[in-house]
Amino acid sequence: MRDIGPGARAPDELTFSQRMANLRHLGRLFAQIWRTSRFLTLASIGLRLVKALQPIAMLYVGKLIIDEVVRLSGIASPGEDVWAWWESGALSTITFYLGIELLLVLVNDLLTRSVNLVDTVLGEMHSNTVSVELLQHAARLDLMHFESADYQDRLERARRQAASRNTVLAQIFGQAQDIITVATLAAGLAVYAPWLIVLLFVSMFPAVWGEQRFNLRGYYLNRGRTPERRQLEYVRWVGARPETAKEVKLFGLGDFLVERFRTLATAIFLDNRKLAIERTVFGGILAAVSTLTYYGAYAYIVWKTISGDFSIGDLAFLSGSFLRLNGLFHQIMIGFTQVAGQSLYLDDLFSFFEIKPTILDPAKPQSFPDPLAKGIRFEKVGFRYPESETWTIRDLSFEIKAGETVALVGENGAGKTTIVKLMTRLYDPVEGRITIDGTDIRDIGLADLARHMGVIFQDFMRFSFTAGENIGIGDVTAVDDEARIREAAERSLAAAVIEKLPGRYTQVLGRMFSKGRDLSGGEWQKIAIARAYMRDAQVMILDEPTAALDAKAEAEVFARFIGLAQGKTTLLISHRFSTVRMADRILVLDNGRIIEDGSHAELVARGGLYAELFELQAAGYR
Ligand SMILES: Nc1ncnc2c1ncn2[C@@H]1O[C@H](COP(=O)(O)OP(=O)(O)OP(=O)(O)O)[C@@H](O)[C@H]1O
Repeated sequence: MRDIGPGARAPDELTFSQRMANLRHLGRLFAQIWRTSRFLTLASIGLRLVKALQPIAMLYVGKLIIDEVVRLSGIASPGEDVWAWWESGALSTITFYLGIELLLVLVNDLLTRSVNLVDTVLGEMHSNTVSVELLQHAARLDLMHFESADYQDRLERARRQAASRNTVLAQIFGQAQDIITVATLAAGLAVYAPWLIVLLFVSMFPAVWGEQRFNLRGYYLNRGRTPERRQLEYVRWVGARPETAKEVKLFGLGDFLVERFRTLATAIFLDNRKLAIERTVFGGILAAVSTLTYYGAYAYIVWKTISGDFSIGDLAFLSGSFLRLNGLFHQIMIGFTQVAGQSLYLDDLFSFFEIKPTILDPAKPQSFPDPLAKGIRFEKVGFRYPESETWTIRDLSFEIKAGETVALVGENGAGKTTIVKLMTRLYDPVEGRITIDGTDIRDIGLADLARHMGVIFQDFMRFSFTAGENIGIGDVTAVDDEARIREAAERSLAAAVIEKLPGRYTQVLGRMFSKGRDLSGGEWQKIAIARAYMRDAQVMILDEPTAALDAKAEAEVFARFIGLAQGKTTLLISHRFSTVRMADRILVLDNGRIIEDGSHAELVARGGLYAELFELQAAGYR
């Protein structure tokens, strides 16, 4: 077997016990379906139970009919036409049998349709349940998980399974139904020729073995290709999004993207095609073995009928039973390997649920100090990203006093945003601690911490929701509170932007949906600032809050911000010195350490890195 990509184990490496262990997922799946709807689960099982008995009943009534026809063709004719036969009462038995058969056919049709209906409804409900549980679980995970490609792959695999695994249980129920049918047919067959059943069973093994091998290979092929599949999705996304269209067109990236898509898609296609061809060839050969067996047995039954041991009705019953058994045995064996194969996919789904968040609420959460008395301290904090070997920050100590506005400056990649992630517990420090009024932030409840911190990230989200919702979600409990939303919008100057929109606060923003209106970078930023104002947070953290604002808007937003920040503790990150200089105190970050600390005037006078950077920017304006 060829290399199927990183992270994929070859099928042979999976031990028998691991495969069996995967079957435990079936129990979890059943529990999930049971949670979805008890009534429909029971209905599906009950209907199938009744349906399982139908084949033997049909075959037996068929045998009775044939034997009766043979008997009737041997008696003296009571008259010329059908009425004479009817009058004589000779047809009463055959009519009765025909009536039963008709009833069986009608009931079977009704059962088939009902089972389909129940399974479809249950399957869809289950798919929704899984999707909801997946979303709920994803929401509990750490930022770390979302920033890791490996977890993204796992999420992607789980997502794919959530949409498609709902047929597994129907398949298992179908298996149970088939087994009951087989048992009844086999019992009938055993009366006539028990060794035929053994023969059938043995003839199935090659086909079952082949099927199970191909299922495993298919699974690993799929799994190993997850990164490529995600890349494929990404290229598809890049090629067809309004966000990307400008650069795709102007850089002439169309052919480049098409080529990349084609290369990825072809690699996946070639693997799949190879597997499909091998599966078809081997499957065909192995199935021919079972067919040969069937015809051998059929010839035997025919001979026994000719030699007078079996009646014509017996022949019909036995050949029918044998044919059904042959098909069903095959179906059950293949079904088992398929269910085992499906349980591999279930592993993708359930193993996602096993990923546990690491940023947790403390056992005994302390409340966020309200009002803040002393401030926030970083004490010898060291941090490196999970998949990184180098420390992003190390031995970092500084303080933001309560009520103070502190600006953090530093070159790209100095670690400014990382500090924000640590303050808000999106990550925990590897060394040292961060305290709020002396309490380690890990001892404060997560929701409480979040409630007291208003954060606007550099890459804040532009939600394709309404303008009102874009602001309101700053405090989801107040997403419908128009007065508060308007007030926050006034404060951030977003109100003037919204007034110009046709739908005002109910205007859908972004280009994702029809009638959506896109905003300029600066306008979006005002909306994001309003979102932060929705929280009556004690600590405001603004990562590049004015980067996209024009000079006039920046001055205006800032004047308001300083006014509103009275009594609040603020951390401000900016590359614009016109913004930075308004802060009470400025911290200069270099290589993960604070190298200068003081007011604008002090730092300029000191003539260090700050003075140098300030001079560089100021020179640009002269
Ligand atoms: N999720 C991550 N995993 C690994 N490394 C990361 C991750 N996020 C950031 N880094 C790295 O950490 C360092 C600090 O990044 P950070 O975003 O904190 O810088 P910054 O000072 O905010 O930069 P900028 O001024 O460009 O916004 C960078 O070298 C960056 O490559």
